Amino acid sequence: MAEVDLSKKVADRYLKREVLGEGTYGVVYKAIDTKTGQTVAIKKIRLGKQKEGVNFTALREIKLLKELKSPHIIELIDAFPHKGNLHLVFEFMETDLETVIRNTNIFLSPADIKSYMQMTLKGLAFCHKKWVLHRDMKPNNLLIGSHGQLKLADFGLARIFGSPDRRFTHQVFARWYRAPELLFGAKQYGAGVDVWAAGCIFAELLNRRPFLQGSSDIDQLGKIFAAFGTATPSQWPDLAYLPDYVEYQYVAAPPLRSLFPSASDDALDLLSKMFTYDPKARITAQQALEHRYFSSAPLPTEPNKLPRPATKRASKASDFNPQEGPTVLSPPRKTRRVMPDREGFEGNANRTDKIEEHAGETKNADGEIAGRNEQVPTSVDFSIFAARPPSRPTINSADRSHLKRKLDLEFQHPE
Ligand SMILES: Nc1ncnc2c1ncn2[C@@H]1O[C@H](COP(=O)(O)OP(=O)(O)OP(=O)(O)O)[C@@H](O)[C@H]1O
Repeated sequence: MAEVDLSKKVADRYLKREVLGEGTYGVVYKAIDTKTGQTVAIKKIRLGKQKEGVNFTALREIKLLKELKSPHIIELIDAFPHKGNLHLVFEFMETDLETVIRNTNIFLSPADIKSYMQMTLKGLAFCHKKWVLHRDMKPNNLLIGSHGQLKLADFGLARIFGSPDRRFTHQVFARWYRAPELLFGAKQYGAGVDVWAAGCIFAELLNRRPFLQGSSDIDQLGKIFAAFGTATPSQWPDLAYLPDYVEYQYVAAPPLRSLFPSASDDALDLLSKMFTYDPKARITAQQALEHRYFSSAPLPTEPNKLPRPATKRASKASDFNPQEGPTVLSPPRKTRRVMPDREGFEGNANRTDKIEEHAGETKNADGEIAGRNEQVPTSVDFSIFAARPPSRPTINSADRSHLKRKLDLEFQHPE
């Protein structure tokens, strides 16, 4: 009972305003922190079947996220359970990069693009240094504050709350930013997945539309290979050992310049390094920041001079009127594009179906995909906290050493 009272007390601290939207994990509300007068965004996470509440591992990791403080990471101000939901309180942000990119009234100069990329990579480099991966980088997770500062949102949530049920979420769009090692089913991966996604965001800033819009994981790989040429074992030695590897028909890469006509030579060079197939050879976020693209003219635009949409989410602390009661609006059901993704993010089920569906585009090396998948243990726990061992090891040591030998895909610890 005391616990209920406590959570109510914490919840009462925040004066709920309108719904900002609904994402993978639940509804996001605008709210006012009555203690500080600060406008915040509260993400209400459905705990689903976990009636007993958030498990210990999740709580420990939420605590770690609270300590993840950087000018380019959305601050997790508070976290509390209430009425069977977990509430995560974040600093409020005015808009996001997806809104900026889609707004045709906004002209983005090369210096503006450089500025957005620099802030993105700074946020990434900071988290990677702390062994935390994002795993779900996309333009709508890059929030922009009232002074133009860009901050990465949703860091670590994929790890804590698991990969969402992708059959019924808008997460399908996240595929466009997924690194090839993930698409080939790698269960152990490193910071390179975020760098690949950042490369896709860079490409999207340059061309003002999502770069590689695959309609399935197989199609996504097809799009990647069409852009950069089919990956070969000489470029990526671990390729053929990935759990879901299938051989693709060889296509040569078109000149990168033809894909990004407006990009400078430096931008193209950095892009090609972010899109390196072998995750071990891919540039790190820190190295990318040190690339000459960022030091050559034009220099990145000052954040407060960056163009932003005219219509903003109201964000004034003056919204706070202590006389008013909380405005509780029932969350609008966001119309979602439901695209069944039968294999989801983690599973291999129906992989063979998919390959058959796309038989025209792909070539199965030996027709034994299911058999090949069985050879490689697929139940290795993910770990965004790369320095620490998986919390619940689910394979035995023989399997693990076999996997290590075959994949040799240890986390790439950034320097
Ligand atoms: N800190 C914040 N400040 C202001 N608005 C926010 C904040 N965090 C999220 N929002 C807004 O709330 C809505 C839902 O966000 P959420 O992050 O849950 O999902 P999403 O980014 O739309 O999708 P996904 O869950 O697939 O990443 C979005 O419109 C988002 O811009």
